[in-house]
Amino acid sequence: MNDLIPVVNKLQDVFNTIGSETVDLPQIIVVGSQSSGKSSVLENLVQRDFLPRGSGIVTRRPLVLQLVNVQDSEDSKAVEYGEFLHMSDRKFTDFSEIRKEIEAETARVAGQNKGISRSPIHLKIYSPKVLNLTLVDLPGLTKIPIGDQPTDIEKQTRILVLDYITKPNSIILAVSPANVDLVNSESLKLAKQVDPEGKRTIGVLTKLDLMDAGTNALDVLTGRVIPLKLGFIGVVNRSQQDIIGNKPMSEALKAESEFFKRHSAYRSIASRCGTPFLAKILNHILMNHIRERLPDMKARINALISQTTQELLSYGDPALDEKTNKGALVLKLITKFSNDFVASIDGTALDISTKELCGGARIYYIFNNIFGTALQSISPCGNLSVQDIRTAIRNSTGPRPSLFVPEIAFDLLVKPQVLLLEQPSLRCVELVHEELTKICHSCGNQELGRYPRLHAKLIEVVADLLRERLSPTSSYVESLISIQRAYVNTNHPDFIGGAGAMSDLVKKSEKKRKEYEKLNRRANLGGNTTHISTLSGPSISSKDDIPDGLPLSDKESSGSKDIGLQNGIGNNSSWTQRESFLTYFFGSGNKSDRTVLPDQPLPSRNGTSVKTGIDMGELEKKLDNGAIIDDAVHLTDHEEMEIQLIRSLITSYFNLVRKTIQDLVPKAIMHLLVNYSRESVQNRLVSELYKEELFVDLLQEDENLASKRQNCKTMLDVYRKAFDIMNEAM
Ligand SMILES: Nc1nc2c(ncn2[C@@H]2O[C@H](COP(=O)(O)OP(=O)(O)OP(=O)(O)O)[C@@H](O)[C@H]2O)c(=O)[nH]1
Repeated sequence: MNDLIPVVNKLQDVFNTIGSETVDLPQIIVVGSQSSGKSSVLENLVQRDFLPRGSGIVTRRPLVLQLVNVQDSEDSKAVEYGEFLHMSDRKFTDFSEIRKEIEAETARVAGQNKGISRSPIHLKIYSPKVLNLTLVDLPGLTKIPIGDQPTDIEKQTRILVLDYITKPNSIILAVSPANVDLVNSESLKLAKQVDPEGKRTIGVLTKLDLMDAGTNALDVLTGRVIPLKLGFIGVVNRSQQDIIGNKPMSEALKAESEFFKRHSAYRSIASRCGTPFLAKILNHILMNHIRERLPDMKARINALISQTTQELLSYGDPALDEKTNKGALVLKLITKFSNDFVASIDGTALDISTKELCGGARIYYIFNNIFGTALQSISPCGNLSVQDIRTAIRNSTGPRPSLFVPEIAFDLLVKPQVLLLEQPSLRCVELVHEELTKICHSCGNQELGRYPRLHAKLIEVVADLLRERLSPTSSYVESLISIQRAYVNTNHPDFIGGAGAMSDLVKKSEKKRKEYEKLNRRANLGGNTTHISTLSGPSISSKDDIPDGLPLSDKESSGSKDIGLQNGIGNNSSWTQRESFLTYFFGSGNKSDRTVLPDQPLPSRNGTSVKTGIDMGELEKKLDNGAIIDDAVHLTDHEEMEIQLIRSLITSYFNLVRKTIQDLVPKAIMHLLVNYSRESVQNRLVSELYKEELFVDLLQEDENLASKRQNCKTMLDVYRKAFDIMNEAM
């Protein structure tokens, strides 16, 4: 039978080069509670003292121990020596040096008398006295932290041990001292957790010589207490006294053999007890185990080879890039990037997210929802107080209070209101610009991962292009607002006009008057003596009857059409004055009578300009100081009516301008920013980046990726070697 243990050792060596545990190799894991005798068992197997000793936890890092059998040749005796993976150039022929090195290496990684470390120490021992075996010695299971050990040392050890013994390819060597009740054996408890059927656990009973006189472990050793398929083996190691007295290994072995032969209970099973039998059985078990697992391992390595090959392919082949035309590659990547950009805007990109709006859809969302809502949230006269309007009226009429609402006041007040549309419009441009920038960041991610420089350049060029378009688009949008403010078109078919506003006002006050009358009548009928006329609404039979309590809302006039003066209120003889006022204000069809007004700010008394409707805080401050008007609180009916009218007119006019802006701004942005960049992106990228002198720099590979590729190559190499080793063995 071919010895398969060297095969696993070779595999272990191969995998050690990458420090990877990707393949679960068959190995024997030594588990036991502290001072159960694990180290003694291992030393007996090696027939050498080489493990650190002391109180507390001595084994604080896993020790992967490969025992390699070397035979004496005809003319020379085989040399016994040890070799560490971490210093493979040194052969340790002095085994006490091996112990020192284990101690130093443990302290180096796990600290002095501190906790434990998961990182294993690899030691190979070549000797004619050993059978081929691979064993892993683990920290002893402990309950109580000692010294400055971490408080969770028990948990840490348990996790580490479980990690090793859970792997289905590991064989558990559960060491238990015979002088402690087996029910309390920590190693057997843990082994049962991961191997409940006891298929891959072998029990080792130490300290049989220390059992109470008259008791023995025959029942355990013959499998009558705990049924483990691989059985229990009893050993007698050197006692502490033997160790102190430097009892040679050979003597200890002899003494062990004598013990079993002479012991009345064990005599019958003496050939199946002791360290040499343990070594033989372990070698046998391990070899069978390897033979059993090899086909699976081969399949696993095969799968790893294909996976890694696939991964390697995904990193591309730099040698291939050398051969292909660099220019063609740059052009291909540019085209892919710009196609991605266009596809994202058009909403035809393949990897469209279903979780959030992106690209084009997001631009439409900005137009329809964000911009739309921002515009709608502006109240046409929300920032205009009664005082503002009255001040505007008074300043426009000159020193003598006029009977009529002057057109100049409406004009002065409405223009700053239109300016309120500018800020959300410009913000809309910015938002779309941001969105386009985001789009360009997400383009070509897959292909360009390899070429970070080219990727960054592509983004930079598109970002420049977008930035260039930002200013003309914003200017255009600004001018759209300026255009609206340049001329207040009171002739616009959608504008309510003076007559319309007046008619609305009349209708509303008429309605209110009727309600008051009704209430009054009811009150009188019900014998209520309260005179409701104190609350009474107005009649509009004379100028003084303009409603007192009329709400000064700005929402009332929108949507109404200009109703001719005659149709609405012309029959009322008392309307002569109002008729003349309306004729004055909005003309009787002869527009040439109307004053043409410059877009001037409202002059204040101290000579500084006050922008109506915008810097209301300032205006109000002046008001408070009595700088503009002193009778701020009392409004005449006439003034109140004028204010109401002006509000209606502003609201109607503002609404129609807002509608226009809401329509024109998105169109302008699409034309000047989105479509422009969409159409020019490819050309711009080619003209900026398709330059022969740039190719080498642009196609510089990502360093990270280069190292990933290198890693991948190493792994693939290891897997192939492992595969070859297994092929030879099978
Ligand atoms: N008499 C006798 N003493 C033993 C036997 N096995 C181990 N000992 C003693 O028990 C003590 C602990 O043994 P170790 O081999 O160091 O135990 P360990 O499980 O490796 O201990 P840690 O590494 O600290 O967890 C030592 O003093 C050994 O000499 C045995 O079979 N008989």
